[in-house]
Amino acid sequence: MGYLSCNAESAISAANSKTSPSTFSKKSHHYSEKEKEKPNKIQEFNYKDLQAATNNFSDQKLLGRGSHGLVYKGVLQGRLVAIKKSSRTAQMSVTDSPNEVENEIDILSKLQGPRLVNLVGFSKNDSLDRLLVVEFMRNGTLYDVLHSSSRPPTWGRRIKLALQTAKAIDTLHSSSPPVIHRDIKSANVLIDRNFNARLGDFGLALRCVDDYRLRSTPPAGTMGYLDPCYVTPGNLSTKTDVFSFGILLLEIISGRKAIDMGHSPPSVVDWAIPLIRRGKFLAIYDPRIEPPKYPSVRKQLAVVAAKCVRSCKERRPTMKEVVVCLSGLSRLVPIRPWNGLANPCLMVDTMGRPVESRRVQVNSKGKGSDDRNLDVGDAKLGLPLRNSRRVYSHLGFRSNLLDLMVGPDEESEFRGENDGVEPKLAYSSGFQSRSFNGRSNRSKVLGYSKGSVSCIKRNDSVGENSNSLYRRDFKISGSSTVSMVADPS
Ligand SMILES: Nc1ncnc2c1ncn2[C@@H]1O[C@H](COP(=O)(O)OP(=O)(O)OP(=O)(O)O)[C@@H](O)[C@H]1O
Repeated sequence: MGYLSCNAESAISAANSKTSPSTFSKKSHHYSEKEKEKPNKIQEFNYKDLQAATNNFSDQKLLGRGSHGLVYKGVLQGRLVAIKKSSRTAQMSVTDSPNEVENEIDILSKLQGPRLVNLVGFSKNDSLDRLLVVEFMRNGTLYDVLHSSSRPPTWGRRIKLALQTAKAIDTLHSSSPPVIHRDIKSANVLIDRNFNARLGDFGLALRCVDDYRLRSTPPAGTMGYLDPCYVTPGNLSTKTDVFSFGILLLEIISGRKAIDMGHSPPSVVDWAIPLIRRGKFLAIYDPRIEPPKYPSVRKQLAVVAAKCVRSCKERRPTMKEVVVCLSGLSRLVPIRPWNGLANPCLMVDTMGRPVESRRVQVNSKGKGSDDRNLDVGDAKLGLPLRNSRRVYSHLGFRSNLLDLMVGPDEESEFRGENDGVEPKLAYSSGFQSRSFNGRSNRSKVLGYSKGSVSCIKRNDSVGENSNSLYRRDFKISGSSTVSMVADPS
């Protein structure tokens, strides 16, 4: 058929097809037009500044390698960024279609969203390199979280990541004109510092506006995720992304890769769908962790994935419908606190010395609405944790104090001073959390910084299901600077 040439490891782009007449300089014109409309300005960087930010694109700064270029970590104007660099081959002339990086710049310059890896800027120079600067995602990819992490994420976390990814795709499909990503896969879902999913890699994305380009761009995507209906350019639709999302959801449910030659059948969809059809929902759930508690959750999650990968694309749900379904499931399966955070924010050894630490700045002194209020910087710890009791006493903390995370082997006895309730062990695995007060679960000491203990208090209205303190409404009492203590896994 000539169009489908996929490689199991990476996406195949349509870079060599004679598709778009636009050149880089033409697109630059769009940026300046767009910049006038947008509050979030896309910057054009000097190539030399990007060279300096990455130590001249040194291997030490290399974050990863995609099929069409390298990704580096850098600091630009005090901000951590990821810099994507692709090299045009000398044979390509300026009339060739844009490569993936150019396409990504083109798409992202007109699209921004909280669930996307947003464009910060770009650089073009006279040489063959094209550079894209995007937000830095410090916690790797969903692929890593599912397949390389020593501690697989909980169901609450998985459903939330699936929901956030679905929202990201819905953002694209709902934009005007709609954008089709064409390469939805776990390796393209990046995890930000607050462990939220963000959709990235728009190298293959197409805007449904340019009929000529849409009609003439050959199918592309990643083997294992690619919609079997998408065999000619004319078959492309938003339902192409829905199919790939269905594969990603099966991957999240089962912990199996989209294609795994170690299994029979190797394709996750060929294995899972017959089981779902026979109502054997439990069989597809990741054996590394307990399945979701409620049978209705197990069934609904499996069924929504099965609907997304229906062979008849008209019968697949829209991403909006998927978002509604996953939102409902997400409310039923809350996230447990501390679980799944890839980066420990504060660890202390048995002597109370910080092992690795970051300080979390909470910008709001009153009510914080979500994790965007948190800004992670380097910690300068003032006191070893074993002295916290003194600090605690000094601040005269109160009855609704719940947990204090203490390092492994920390023997200090922290008790609620007001009621003498025995501390309860809330979390294990190296870190222990001790309860001060069994009756009131509304606030948590997250740590200390420069000699002060800070306390984040749950908003009373949030209720029982709000386990994730820094993702939900909270009130802050005490200092507005806190050290966040997280599970070390
Ligand atoms: N914004 C980012 N922040 C942090 N790391 C990133 C970022 N973007 C990409 N990376 C890292 O670089 C790697 C390569 O990314 P890239 O998007 O170029 O390719 P890919 O999606 O992994 O592969 P392909 O291009 O073949 O689909 C990613 O796997 C990830 O580890």
